[in-house]
Amino acid sequence: MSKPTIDEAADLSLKVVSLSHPDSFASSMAGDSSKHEQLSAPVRIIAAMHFLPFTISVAEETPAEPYEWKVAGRRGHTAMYAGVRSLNELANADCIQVGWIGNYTDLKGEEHPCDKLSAASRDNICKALSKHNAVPVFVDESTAHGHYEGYSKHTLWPLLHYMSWDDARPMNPTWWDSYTKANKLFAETIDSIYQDGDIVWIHDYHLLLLPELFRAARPASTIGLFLHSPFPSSELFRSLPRRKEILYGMLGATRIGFQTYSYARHFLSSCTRVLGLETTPTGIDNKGSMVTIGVFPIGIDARHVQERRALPAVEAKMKNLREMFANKRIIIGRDRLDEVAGIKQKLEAFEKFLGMYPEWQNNVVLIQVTQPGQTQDPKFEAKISELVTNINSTYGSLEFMPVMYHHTFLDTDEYMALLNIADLCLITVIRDGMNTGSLEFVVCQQDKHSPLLLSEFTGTAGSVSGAVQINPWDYEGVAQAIDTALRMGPDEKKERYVQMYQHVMRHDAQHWAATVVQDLRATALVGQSSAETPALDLPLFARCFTESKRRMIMLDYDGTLTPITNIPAQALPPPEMLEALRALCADPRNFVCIISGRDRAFLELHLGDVKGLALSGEHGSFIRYPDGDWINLLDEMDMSWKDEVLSIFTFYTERTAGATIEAKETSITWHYRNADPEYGEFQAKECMNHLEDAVVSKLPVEILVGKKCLEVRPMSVNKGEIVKRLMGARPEQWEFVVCAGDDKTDEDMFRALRTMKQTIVGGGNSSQSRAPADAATSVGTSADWSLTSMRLPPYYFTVTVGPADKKSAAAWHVRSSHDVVDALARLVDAESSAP
Ligand SMILES: O=P(O)(O)OC[C@H]1O[C@H](O[C@H]2O[C@H](CO)[C@@H](O)[C@H](O)[C@H]2O)[C@H](O)[C@@H](O)[C@@H]1O
Repeated sequence: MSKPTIDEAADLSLKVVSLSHPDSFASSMAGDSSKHEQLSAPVRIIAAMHFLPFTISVAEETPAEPYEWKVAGRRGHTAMYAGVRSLNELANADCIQVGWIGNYTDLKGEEHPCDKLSAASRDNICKALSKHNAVPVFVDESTAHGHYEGYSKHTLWPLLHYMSWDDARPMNPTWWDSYTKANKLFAETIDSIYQDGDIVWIHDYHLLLLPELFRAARPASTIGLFLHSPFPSSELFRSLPRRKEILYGMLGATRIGFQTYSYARHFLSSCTRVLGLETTPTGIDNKGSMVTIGVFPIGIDARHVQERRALPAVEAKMKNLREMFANKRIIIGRDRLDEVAGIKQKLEAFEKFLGMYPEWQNNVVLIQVTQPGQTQDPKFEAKISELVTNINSTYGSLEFMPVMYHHTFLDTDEYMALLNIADLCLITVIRDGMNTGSLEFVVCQQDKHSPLLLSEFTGTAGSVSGAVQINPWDYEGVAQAIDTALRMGPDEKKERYVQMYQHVMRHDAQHWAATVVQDLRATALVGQSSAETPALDLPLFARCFTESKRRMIMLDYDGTLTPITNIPAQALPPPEMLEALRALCADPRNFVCIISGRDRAFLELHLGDVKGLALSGEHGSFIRYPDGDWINLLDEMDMSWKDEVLSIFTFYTERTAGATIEAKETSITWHYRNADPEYGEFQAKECMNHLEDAVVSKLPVEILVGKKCLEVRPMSVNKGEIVKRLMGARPEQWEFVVCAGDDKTDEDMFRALRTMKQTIVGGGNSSQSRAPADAATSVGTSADWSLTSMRLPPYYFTVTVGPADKKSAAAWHVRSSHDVVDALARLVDAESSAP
């Protein structure tokens, strides 16, 4: 039988439903799968996860090194492992799993780190794992400990689950180094197997630096990051000492997936508040690169649970349990022994329930199974035992204990049996990325349709609407809900159950993995179709410069020649920038002009003494040629609109703490960089609407959306007009033209130059270009244009400051204002060393 495609994967779950249920739900679900695109081309996925889903132990036939290895499945993370594994069952998909292999087990059954193994034994590990499509990351013992038990489990995990660090959960600063090192080892391992076109899919909070690290190695790669855990509110997240590093680490991804939209929203808000980045409901503008977010709730391996629950061994256990709890209603709970699992809240609520409804005493048993938690806290464990003892001593007797508490790894058959026979499943977790236990309960309840009481603080709560939602902190509310659920009639039970069952079977782990990969694939295709702006080719830039005799150099100021600062007055020219400008202006073959939004007073003050430098202020309202006076290009313009704009800006300034007004001669700027990031953004939108209604619709002015600012200035001027003026009536006289900018207003300059170059080289029609090579390339994309600029003079270098995927009409890009200054210095050097 051939492998199903990724799209068909969703349909498999339908078949399971229809096979197992005579009153099939399949027809009601059939519509969904059609919306998935076919994966027509083969795709290779590299799935990076902290632990590989395998363990290794020494094979009996090699008692001494070099060892051969036996590979077995690892416990835990069943949903993720099942989803990732299922990708290899799909047509057109090949999935390589990359992760830490952990300790190995020797022939005596003892565990050891892999550090001291010989190279040959390690090679054999790689060979053994390659049969399972897996590649190990070798992390030394100390790094592995600091990374996993340290930073991942004791710093990140509590924070992501809304817990603060305290004596029971201390933070150790050395863990950060291990976390960074382990993430780097992952990046190196993935890099060693990466091929162009691969999709890298990174899992969970152990690897949050990996997207950025891998992006640095492979800038054009498609990287997905999926966070299995919750993401807390930005108010809490910002308490993390390494918050910026973690957020930027994550933003190396092309797309970030979350379990629920509320986790995604918290992440967006953290990017705004902690990093000051602009966000939309679907993504983050990471300095010009869009990182998108998506919501992909994980499912369980429903088919596997389906098979397990029906095994004869499970039936035998069910019989025993029924006998043991004859005439009792059974409430089941299985959780990790962590504070966030809400076991304390569950016991408190159960105690309340027995007190509020005495008729249930002796008739209801809570079977609570716990497994070791992420962070062990003996005080908390003692507290739970004490609560159990209290309830049992208050409401129990020699013959019957209302709480059966088992702190142990439960045998799967026993667990399945419990889920099959339970009359109620009670989940009171305080925070949980998803909660897969509740989904397993649903699969097991095909005969009884028992209700599920589910904490609203689980990721699952948003999707299984058939569950009864509870607030675990409201003990009385939970007690009432238990009573109502135990009395629920068969019709309501079935109605609720059908919804839950449909959801769980349809949205299983396989469906989740296929959906994410499909989505990443679509993202990659979009990325490929939008041309990137090439990085400025410095040798070419310098060569074209030295070859030319008449050169025009036009430069924006803020964000281009100097980095953005919080306070506009503090954005001063760096000394090396002034040095480069002076050197360029000293050469009579160069004409250099700063074209800025700043007013003439600012430009005069900071750049006025650079001999030979031309200045243009307020987005083209003023110009001062070298040794000349300022010319006001808006002399005749009626400026009465300024009063109204000023009063609107004042209105918003008074209501937005941190906002300021910069009143210039022909324009006014409203700055909100120092306001609360989200509120500032919100107020800017409000202010813009207000301006549009009150001023812009009536008067010849326009609003410019700048970097954390709104500017209003007359429509008749813009930086593009200044470029045209400087280039003059014979623009072809300029053999070398460079124009650099970072802002939206600088795009007017790039567009003006693009049109000019088109006119010069192609007589207005690029197909009549004077160079044969040019004829082959249109000026449609940045990449095309950069190529046409380099073959023959005139050489036009339009340069945007930002990442390669920034939307810009410029032909080249550099990453920062430092790079612009370096590029100018390079011209100076090239000139001085030219023959
Ligand atoms: O055309 P430019 O030279 O790029 O000037 C555009 C505006 O830049 C200034 O504001 C921006 O830079 C500030 C300093 O880094 C920063 O604090 C602010 O948030 C940015 O919007 C300037 O204050 C404006 O007058 C210019 O129009």
